[in-house]
Amino acid sequence: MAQATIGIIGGSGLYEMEALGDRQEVRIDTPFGAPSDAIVLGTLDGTRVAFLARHGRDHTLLPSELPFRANIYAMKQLGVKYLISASAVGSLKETVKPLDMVVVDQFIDRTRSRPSTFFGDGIVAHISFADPVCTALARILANAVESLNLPEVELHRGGTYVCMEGPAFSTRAESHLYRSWGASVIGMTNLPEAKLAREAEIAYATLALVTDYDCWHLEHDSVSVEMVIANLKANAINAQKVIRETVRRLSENPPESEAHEALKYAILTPLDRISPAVRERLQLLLQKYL
Ligand SMILES: CSC[C@H]1O[C@H](OP(=O)(O)O)[C@H](O)[C@@H]1O
Ligand SMILES: Nc1ncnc2[nH]cnc12
Repeated sequence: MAQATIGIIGGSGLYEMEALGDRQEVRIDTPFGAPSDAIVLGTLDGTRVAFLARHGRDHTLLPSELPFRANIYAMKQLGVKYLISASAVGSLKETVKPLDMVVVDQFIDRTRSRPSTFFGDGIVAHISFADPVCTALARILANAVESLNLPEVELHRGGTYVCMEGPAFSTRAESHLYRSWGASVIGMTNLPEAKLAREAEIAYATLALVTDYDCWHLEHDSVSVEMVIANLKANAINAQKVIRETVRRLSENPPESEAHEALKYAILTPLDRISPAVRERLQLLLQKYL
């Protein structure tokens, strides 16, 4: 199978990477089903990357319908070690304005019933998730943003992303509650992805692209798709520049990441007690430890 060390998951508004050369589309099957869409393998300034449109290229999948496990497993099958997520978010802070970028470092889970582990069915593992984002990758991402000096874009290093279920946006009371928790931004997708990436020992970081002030701000209209779309285009152009620069920096100096050893002490079930079916399903994740 074709390989790429760097993966990119594009969210709302980022359905492709225009600068990708030598493109090859691969439809991958995984033990967890098919990913959101074909994965596009291509070259960004000489580096092979794998790009996936999170909601499908025609935006046909709700956040709750996303095949998170298949998406991450497919990236693992392609050999991805660093995964950059680009995501549209609402702002929960006055200082975080539409078009700003937040390289988040924490998540709060407000999702319900989304499959967010590869384990179970006779194998128990508990990964450490206190620091859910790879610090080294996040630093490279933030440095890339800073180096580009994008007009009208302020960078926020760190911040908490509330991951809600959706698809409806929050009520005003919920929005105020999340603000009282000190969170910076809100979206519907990144937390299950970050957890599964950690279980798959893939370094993960999020570039959160602000589209709106959710519904708490007295001087701004409450979020609507119309409002989000108005900022998605500018965000998508900026995100592609940032990703390109991040990939350049990553390929020059791939960092060590604790994520790459996340399963070392996480598996509680004696390996010889794991059923052949589970071994086969999780072969890619377990092979280092078997
Ligand atoms: C289009 S507004 C709501 C939608 O946008 C974000 O998607 P993504 O994280 O994939 O960029 C948000 O999480 C919602 O899914
Ligand atoms: N206000 C918001 N709430 C949830 N997800 C979003 N994505 C973009 N803006 C959002």
